[in-house]
Amino acid sequence: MSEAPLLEVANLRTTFDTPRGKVVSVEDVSFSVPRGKTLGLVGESGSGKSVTSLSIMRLVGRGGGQVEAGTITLRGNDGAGIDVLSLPERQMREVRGRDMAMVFQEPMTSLDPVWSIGDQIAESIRLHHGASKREARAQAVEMLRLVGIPAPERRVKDYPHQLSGGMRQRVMIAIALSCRPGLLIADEPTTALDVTIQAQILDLIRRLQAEIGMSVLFITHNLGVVAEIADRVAVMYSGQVVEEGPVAEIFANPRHPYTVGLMASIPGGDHGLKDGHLPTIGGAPPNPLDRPAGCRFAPRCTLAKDACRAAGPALEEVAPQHKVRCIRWQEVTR
Ligand SMILES: Nc1ncnc2c1ncn2[C@@H]1O[C@H](COP(=O)(O)OP(=O)(O)OP(=O)(O)O)[C@@H](O)[C@H]1O
Repeated sequence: MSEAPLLEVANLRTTFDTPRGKVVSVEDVSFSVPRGKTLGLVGESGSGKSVTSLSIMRLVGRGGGQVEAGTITLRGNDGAGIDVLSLPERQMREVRGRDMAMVFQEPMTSLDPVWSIGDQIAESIRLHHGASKREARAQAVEMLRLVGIPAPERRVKDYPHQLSGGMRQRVMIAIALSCRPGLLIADEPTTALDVTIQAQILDLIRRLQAEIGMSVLFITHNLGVVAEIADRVAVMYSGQVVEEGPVAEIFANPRHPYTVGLMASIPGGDHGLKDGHLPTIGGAPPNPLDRPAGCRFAPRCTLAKDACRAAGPALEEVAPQHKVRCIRWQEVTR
């Protein structure tokens, strides 16, 4: 029996009004995250990964953006479907933290420098559970223990600047998980960390996922990380999902030329992409204010022909649960 996914995003369109015109950052984006599983959202810098995750959290408005179309359905902790985009803001504030929570790339900018880390975790617990100060403090120590911070009874009094980058990211994860959300959105949570610490944070997320049973939306430049951590993958290019499916299937049978290019960039380097850009395919993604009429990848694609430039391809199912936005997918091989 197939269970409803924990998160379902369908035909999402998010735009920003800028002095130079309307930027369509995310267009017709669809994917789902199964319960207890991880979806890796991967793509070059500017492909729309962060805007997608901020749309799910209903936080794009703060940056001047708006979700113009689509649906986002989240299964709450009680199993009921939450229509995220139509929720009043007051209820949305409860959903954030309780049902879904986000960890950002740079923990230092998200942590408050003048509060101890214990107070910051406790505050999040109190906000959502109405726990007493004492209970919240005790739970904060437990959360620090859970995310592998040594001597948590002592560290709970530390301020963010007293911790290393890796430890701060653990604190961010502790805050995000303090209310046991069903969905954790992790936006490049390891990019700013050195390789050893990156591996530890990935291990931590995996372990917590197994313990808590949460679903994870993991955003990264790095397809190598996706291979390690994700069950499903959605590849984004220029604001669209160009390929989506189970990780094993997509690694064995990539059907979009861009995915093949991403894969070619994995070996050797620890990041795959240099500065978030793809070294193995010439050129750069189109300017979002001036995209090509047909397939957005056509200008960089060795397989492109006239039909590719004439009309933008639809996302089509090419194998069970495997979707591709390319009219020449049958000719694509690794
Ligand atoms: N506040 C904003 N105003 C205008 N345009 C924006 C804004 N935020 C994002 N965009 C545009 O939306 C597009 C997608 O950006 P987004 O940050 O989602 O990419 P990304 O894939 O997450 O990149 P990175 O990996 O560098 O974080 C980009 O073209 C970006 O310029």
